[in-house]
Amino acid sequence: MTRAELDKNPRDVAAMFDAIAGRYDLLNDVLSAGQDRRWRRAVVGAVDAYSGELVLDLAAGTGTSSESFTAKGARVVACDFSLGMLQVGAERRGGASSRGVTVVAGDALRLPFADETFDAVTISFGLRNVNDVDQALAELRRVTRVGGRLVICEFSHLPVPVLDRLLGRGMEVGLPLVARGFGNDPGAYAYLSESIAAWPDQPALAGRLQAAGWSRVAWRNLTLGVVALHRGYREG
Ligand SMILES: C[S@@+](CC[C@H](N)C(=O)[O-])C[C@H]1O[C@@H](n2cnc3c(N)ncnc32)[C@H](O)[C@@H]1O
Repeated sequence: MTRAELDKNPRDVAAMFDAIAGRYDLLNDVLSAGQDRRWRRAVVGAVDAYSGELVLDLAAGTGTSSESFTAKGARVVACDFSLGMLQVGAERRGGASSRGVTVVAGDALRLPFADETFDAVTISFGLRNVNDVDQALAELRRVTRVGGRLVICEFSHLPVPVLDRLLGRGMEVGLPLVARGFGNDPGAYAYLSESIAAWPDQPALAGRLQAAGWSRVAWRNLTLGVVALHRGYREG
């Protein structure tokens, strides 16, 4: 069984995603009952990338979202440290630099890009998996141009604590079972529910963005708070 623990050791996290890369997107659709597509559309709308812009999709995985950011002519760098995830995505798109998306292997804690490279930076379901969230937020800010924007899409918490705990319990039991049914590693999906339960709620994450130097921080809930989109700007 290949799974990460809540210490989020980078080797374990990368190995876990390498192991599930082939079925990652299929299982997302199944486990979220198709909601993931709605969440991804909301991210594309929030990033709102247009022609001439350069977007960083960090922890891009197979790059399922990355290509959508190119719809109005932006170019996208899809960066991740799981070579397995990047490879599955590159094969689907027909190459490591294809359809406006260029794949770059890199660690969120030490991004392989110069200061102020990107007009917009975004990370979907990735920030929860890094072992130093504040460092990742600082790195994202460093590579964003002044005036540029950040959009984070991440699992979050329902505003009613008792419902949030019920949902958490349901995921704890249900996710590994469904994953096993689809021939995938249940350990990776046990990690998913544990890491969501331990993840900060919406106001706490907003505070972390502000502490990392992001301005005009705001968030909005999707699917009642199962997922939240956080936004911030680099002003200085
Ligand atoms: C749940 S997947 C999300 C993939 C994609 N963004 C999506 O929305 O489907 C999380 C991704 O974060 C990547 N990741 C975790 N920690 C990372 C780090 N420190 N640097 C780069 N990528 C990281 C993993 O390799 C994995 O591909």
